[in-house]
Amino acid sequence: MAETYDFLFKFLVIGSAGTGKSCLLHQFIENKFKQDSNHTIGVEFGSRVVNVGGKTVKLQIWDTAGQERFRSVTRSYYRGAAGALLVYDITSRETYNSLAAWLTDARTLASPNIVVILCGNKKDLEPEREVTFLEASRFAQENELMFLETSALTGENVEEAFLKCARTILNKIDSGELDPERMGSGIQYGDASLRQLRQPRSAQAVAPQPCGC
Ligand SMILES: Nc1nc2c(ncn2[C@@H]2O[C@H](COP(=O)(O)OP(=O)(O)OP(=O)(O)O)[C@@H](O)[C@H]2O)c(=O)[nH]1
Repeated sequence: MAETYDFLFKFLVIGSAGTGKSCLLHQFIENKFKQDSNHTIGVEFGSRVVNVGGKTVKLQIWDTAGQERFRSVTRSYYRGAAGALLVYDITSRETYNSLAAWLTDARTLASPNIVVILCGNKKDLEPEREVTFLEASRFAQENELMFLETSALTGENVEEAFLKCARTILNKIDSGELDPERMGSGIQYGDASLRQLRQPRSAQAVAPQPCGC
């Protein structure tokens, strides 16, 4: 059966190598932990249709390699993304320290309006934690990001991260802050909304008149 949806959003998953980006995507799409995850070569792709705030949204998700040697390839996929999961590993301060550079890339190469959610992944490894919840919350606040700690292993907050990002984009469309028709918005109308838009205005606005006979 053909998929119908109201909107399609282009999403990125970015952040340093080994933070769990591929595992987060896999958990979101397959609902299970990806065993033996290898470094991503370039870019991988996944998609899922979700229901958010009464709308059906297809998330088209690009999982980018975190390794420096792929940077020129991955950067070419940033253009026109509507949302991003910016991932660090709570057990690695090094990955946290690189966040500002990843964020600059997202805002300059994708769009200054890109909706970003910061994900502190590997929440299940509490004894090995190197980055506190509080300091990451402050970073998020200072940089106007949403923030969640996640675990691709247990699945905790994984769905929430993607849905929160999608919900914020929908709210910005509703408020007029984001225009899906702007080139490079990372948002497309799906068949469901196109069908509504294509209906003659009279058919949309005027309720059928009861028959007088
Ligand atoms: N304990 C724990 N391990 C995780 C979690 N997420 C990922 N891992 C492990 O971390 C390692 C790296 O995960 P990947 O998903 O391949 O990391 P990545 O960010 O996609 O790495 P690149 O593709 O190189 O950028 C793997 O050994 C995973 O098993 C998590 O939430 N908890």
